[in-house]
Amino acid sequence: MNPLRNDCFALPPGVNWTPVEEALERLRSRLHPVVGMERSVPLSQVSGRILANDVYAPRAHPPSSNSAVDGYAFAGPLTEVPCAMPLVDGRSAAGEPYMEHVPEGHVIRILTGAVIPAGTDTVVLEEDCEVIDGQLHLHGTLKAGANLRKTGEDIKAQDKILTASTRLTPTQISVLASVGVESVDVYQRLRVGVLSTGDEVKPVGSAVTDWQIYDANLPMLSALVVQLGYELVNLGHVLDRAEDVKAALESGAERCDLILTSGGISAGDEDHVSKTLKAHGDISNWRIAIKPGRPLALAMFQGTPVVGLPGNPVAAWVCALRFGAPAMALLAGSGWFEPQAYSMPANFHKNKKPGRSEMLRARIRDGQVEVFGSEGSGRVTGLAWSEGLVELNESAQQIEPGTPVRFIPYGSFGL
Ligand SMILES: Nc1nc2c(c(=O)[nH]1)N[C@H]1C(S)=C(S)[C@@H](COP(=O)(O)OP(=O)(O)OC[C@H]3O[C@@H](n4cnc5c(N)ncnc54)[C@H](O)[C@@H]3O)O[C@H]1N2
Ligand code: MOO
Repeated sequence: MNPLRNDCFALPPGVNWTPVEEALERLRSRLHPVVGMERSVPLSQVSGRILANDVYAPRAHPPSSNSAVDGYAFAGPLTEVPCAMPLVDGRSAAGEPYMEHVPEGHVIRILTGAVIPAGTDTVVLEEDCEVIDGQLHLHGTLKAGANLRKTGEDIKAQDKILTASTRLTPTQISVLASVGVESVDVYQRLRVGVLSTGDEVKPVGSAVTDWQIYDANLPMLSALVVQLGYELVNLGHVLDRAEDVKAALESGAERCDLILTSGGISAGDEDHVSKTLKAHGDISNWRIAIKPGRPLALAMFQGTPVVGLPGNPVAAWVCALRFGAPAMALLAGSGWFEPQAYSMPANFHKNKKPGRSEMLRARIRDGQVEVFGSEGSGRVTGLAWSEGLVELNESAQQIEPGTPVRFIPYGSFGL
């Protein structure tokens, strides 16, 4: 794999505010997959992994024509009713096919999933007929091929069933298994480091005083990384000391393909993440025209990209999803994505400043988008309450109930 360029996030001179779309486009165009391949990984271990190659079906699905119902098979169509047909001795059950030819004008007992015997091509549902003295009595007409699942109607042998870069879901694993694929080549898991910073921040479980807060971001970002299917590298928490931040980033750069940091990236006296990245890496402190998350740092540190997230938990979450998730997907081999948004009517009022995007914590109720009561960037309850984000673009200003807004469910980010 090619290494990433050190100046890959640099902004052109003189550029200050970066619109969201431009920031996303810059990320998309400067990053590329950095992971190697793991060959022949068994299906039991591929959930959430990313396919490295296209997969072709070694056999058809279904492999032979079979019945979709419990009933009786005969040669269709059936156009003249009522009628009666003699029942042959024997039956076709799933896993126990009837190997002989069914004579013309005869019917045979067949069960769901059983191979359709030679001489038949149509199945009548058992509820729609009755057997009296060895004769099957039918009252309704049937088209030829009724209640039949034809060979290869779902997948033909050699069909391409999945494409490279697909992140494997349980349902896709079922498709692989259905045609007998035992193992696939996947990309190695992207190793994502998570580092939390701040003198006031204490890991959950430690003793705290009133001027200290528990670390909400490290557990949140760690859970995000795991849920997105990446390998979590816990870089822990460091104080706002340049040498500690540097040591943690060095350790991360050795072990990770990307590092997410929390806090210390705006321009304050104690913003040691941005200072360290400036002193030892190649940073572009992007002032993105977005609320929350205005300060977002993108940097290369010893060859490893660093996404410096703001400390406020809401801003950290929004930026991790809007910028981090597509960037990680690209590095991991599943490709850049633009999250699927749905246009839905708002059920809220909002006056918004033009010139910046805003992301509001949101959810859908009764076909309308509601937003959390407070936009405070430290309000973690709004994160737990929300099921997605509303993205208001730069030009949006006045939102009234009924105004269509872009709702992005968390599922659209891969969660
Ligand atoms: N003069 C300016 N001040 C600030 C600006 C600005 O543009 N000019 N931007 C504000 C915005 S917007 C944000 S967001 C923050 C981002 O600052 P930092 O990334 O440097 O974050 P910190 O100052 O370290 O922390 C901000 C806030 O979040 C709390 N925090 C930090 N880490 C955690 C954690 N792991 N768990 C929970 N809460 C955390 C921290 O205590 C602060 O309250 O800067 C504004 N200021
Ligand atoms: O990113 Mo800050 O949280 O906009 O308030």
